[in-house]
Amino acid sequence: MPVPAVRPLIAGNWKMNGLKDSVAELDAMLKGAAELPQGIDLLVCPPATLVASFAARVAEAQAGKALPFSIGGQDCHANASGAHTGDIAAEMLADAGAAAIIVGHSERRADHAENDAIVRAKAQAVWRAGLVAIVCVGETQGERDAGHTLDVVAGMLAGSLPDGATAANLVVAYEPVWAIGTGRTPTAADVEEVHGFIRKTLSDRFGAAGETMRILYGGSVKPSNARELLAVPHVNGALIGGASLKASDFLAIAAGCP
Ligand SMILES: O=C(CO)COP(=O)(O)O
Repeated sequence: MPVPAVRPLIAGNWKMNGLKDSVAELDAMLKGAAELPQGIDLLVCPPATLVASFAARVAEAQAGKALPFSIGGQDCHANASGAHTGDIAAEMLADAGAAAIIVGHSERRADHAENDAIVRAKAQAVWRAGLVAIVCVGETQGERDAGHTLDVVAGMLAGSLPDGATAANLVVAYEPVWAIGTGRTPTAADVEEVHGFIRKTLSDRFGAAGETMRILYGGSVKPSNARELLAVPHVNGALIGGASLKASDFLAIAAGCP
């Protein structure tokens, strides 16, 4: 299948890290982003407490400039409002200035027992709020060792992606669970196999839209391996955890986009 040109997205998932003074890191990212080559979208997903202030800061930095930088959330509830103590609605994140929300991260699936049906409902909630859903899929070490990687990914895509996905409202992130926070990554050939498989699955299900939906790789992406991973066919960017907390690393990864 031909590999279409897709605008890369470099996304940072700050997880449960960041306080008010982390705005200094955001400012450094905004400054560095202005110097990156054109054509790369940047996204930072801080904890929910920082979404509104970060989004306001980004808007300030964008005044009069074309700076493709946005702020996102890390999770949302499927409902728009109601008696769900401690949860946050996609509409609330949209109201705070988020442009996208990550759903189905393996830490949510493991720590909060989120299954594919829940992830699918959350992705629909993200769309209801008018935002981009970044849906995460990926196998565990045991599943890879057993040779089940593609079956597991196929099952997660079938169960977690709602109908109606477009290249504008959906990003898929392939994050092998065993590569998250471990410093270990699949080989470029392994990444190519899974991303090629995800591309085919998306285009079989969503038609032409599936050919240009962004597929991000996530799991121990660092400045030292970014260039190689980002050059793999059907890798349209990265979802970065630890290395996205430091502006210099985040920007160096983005600079590795082909
Ligand atoms: O889980 C991740 C991003 O969502 C990846 O985390 P690390 O980059 O820290 O491995």
